[in-house]
Order: sequence, then C-alpha cells, then structure tokens
Amino acid sequence: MTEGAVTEAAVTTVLSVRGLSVRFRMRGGRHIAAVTDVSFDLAAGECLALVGESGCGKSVLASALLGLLPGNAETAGGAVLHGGGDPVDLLAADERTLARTVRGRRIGLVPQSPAAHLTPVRTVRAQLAETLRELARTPRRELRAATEAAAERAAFPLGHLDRYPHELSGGLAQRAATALALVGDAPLLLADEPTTGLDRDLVDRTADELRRTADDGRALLMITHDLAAAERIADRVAVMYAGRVVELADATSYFGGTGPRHPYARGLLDALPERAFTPVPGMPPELGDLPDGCAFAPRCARATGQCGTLPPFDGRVACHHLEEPGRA
Ligand SMILES: Nc1ncnc2c1ncn2[C@@H]1O[C@H](COP(=O)(O)OP(=O)(O)OP(=O)(O)O)[C@@H](O)[C@H]1O
Ligand code: NI
Repeated sequence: MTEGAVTEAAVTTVLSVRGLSVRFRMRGGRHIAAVTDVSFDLAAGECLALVGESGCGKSVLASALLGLLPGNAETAGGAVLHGGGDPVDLLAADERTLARTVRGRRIGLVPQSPAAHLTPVRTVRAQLAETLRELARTPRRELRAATEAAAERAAFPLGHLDRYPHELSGGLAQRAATALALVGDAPLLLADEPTTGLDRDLVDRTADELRRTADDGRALLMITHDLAAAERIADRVAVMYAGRVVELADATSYFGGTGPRHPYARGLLDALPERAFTPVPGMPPELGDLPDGCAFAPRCARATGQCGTLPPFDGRVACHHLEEPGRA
C-alpha cells in the first residue's frame, strides 16, 4: 500500500459540499446572492471554523445544509452527507427525509441562542428525556440513567437537571442545548455562533466542549465571528466574503506559520485586538448587487485592474494578488 492510500483510508468524509449556491428571489425580479459556489469537505474528528463579517452568508449556508431555507431561496450545487447512513444530498432531499432521518439524527444543531432552543416550561431533565425517547428510542426504564449520561457528555451538572431554562446561567443553558444536540449521536454537528454573548471564560469553556465532541469522532462545522475561539479549537478555517469562500486553510498555517494569503483573510486577522487592531476599511458589498470580479477589490489595498475578473478558487485561496507568506 502506498503512503497516499494509507492517508486516504484514515480520512472519513462526513460532509462533502460542492459548488453550493443560494440565492433569494426578491420583489421586482431582484436576487440576493447569499452563498456562491462554495466547496469544502469535512471529515470525522475534524473542526472547520467558518468565519467572516456579518451578512457574508454563513447562516444561510447552515440553513441550506439543514434544509431550512425559506421558500424564496433557490439553490445550486450539492452537499452530500455521508455520515450516519446512506449518502444523502441535503439540497435534493425532500422535507420528510430531512425531518425524519437527518435533522437531530445525522446532523446535530448547537443553536446560537440556547434560550430560544430550550422549552421554557419544561425542566432540562424532561427535555433531555423526551429527546432521548424520540431520537434514541430509549426505553422508559432506562431513561433516567440515559438522561444523566447525556447531561454528563456535555458537562451539564446533574444537580441542575431539575431546573427550568430560566434558572440556568448562560453557560449552563449552552451546555443543556449542547447535550440536546448530542443525543441523536449525529456524526455532523453544526454550531452557528455558539459563543455569541458569552464572556471570555465561557467562550473558552464552550469552545473546548465543542472540541471534545470532535475529538469523540464527530465532524464539527463551527460558524463564528470569534477568531480567538476558532484559533482555540479549529483544525481548518474557511474565510467567507460576500457569499464566497475566499480562503480555506489549516488553522496552524492561518494563525501562525505562513499566515492568511487572501488580503481579506489577512485583514480579518489584523483586526484582532491582540494583533494590529486595524479594522478592514470600508463595508461589505450589497449581496443584491455584486460586481463581476472580486467582491473585495473595492476595499483591497492590493487590487489592480485584473481584479475586475473573478479570481478562481483553487481549493485553497481565490485572489490575483496573494499576500506574501510568513507575515502573520
Ligand atoms: N430569507 C431571506 N431573504 C432575503 N435575504 C436573506 C434572507 N435570509 C438571509 N438573507 C440575506 O442573506 C445574507 C447572508 O445572511 P446570513 O444570515 O447568512 O449572514 P451571516 O454571515 O450569518 O451573518 P451574521 O454573522 O450576522 O450572523 C444577508 O445579506 C441577509 O440579509
Ligand atoms: Ni449568522
């Protein structure tokens, strides 16, 4: 067996996204291109952080994977889920399949706002037990032990199981939501801004808990504004700008090593307080009125006339004027 074959056998692809685009049909025949031509793979045990400014299409991408896009959305491309059963194209599957076999069972969702995800009038124990009955078909006599095991997997303290969501701190509510997301043993976990609104200490703890779910063999797609959280737990980073992935890099080379190669990816990193603390100048473009060429060009110090032509994404970066390596 060649070395290449060994490496391939070791990687279990859980999700394979190819040329995924989402547009919203608006009044007057207008379109909003929220996600354009996104491709990436995600393997078991791997955490991919999807980062980028507000409005760049991160949550729309997540909704597309969950089959939760609104009626005015048009999609193209594919997103094949391999983990947890026969391969299924998440964009082509019907709602019945998605509801009965995919959401919760093959894709777990760690919500942005646990308060909105937890049922206010029921205790954490009751909600976990109900989800266990539904997703894991746990028999009644085993429910108590299974509920406690599920809480422990997300480091939710057993002494708080009989509390209602409003009696929990933000961090414990997040753990309760994570425990619920893990019940179905889904091979893919999707976390959309799981650390928003938490203080730094809780951000770190929540991120570490998510990392543990990946170390247990799940694939984790973490959508975040928080580059520090991404640096803490991600194996790879996908930087999105105006609906496109403009750079896809190993976290070690993105945050250290060679550093980002796309000027926008570099700019995001330089905006961090612990780096240059210089924000990327200007504003992101309107997704209803994108230029034909590079959408970042109007904000880019390296732009030339060549940027009027769309730079192709080569699997790693899409830019005509890459930053020099090693400046991170
Ligand atoms: N149902 C919809 N109809 C029309 N446009 C929409 C719809 N849903 C989202 N959009 C637009 O799609 C774009 C991408 O939104 P999205 O929520 O994915 O951004 P995001 O990257 O998740 O931002 P944030 O970091 O603020 O959560 C935005 O311009 C948004 O206004
Ligand atoms: Ni979002």
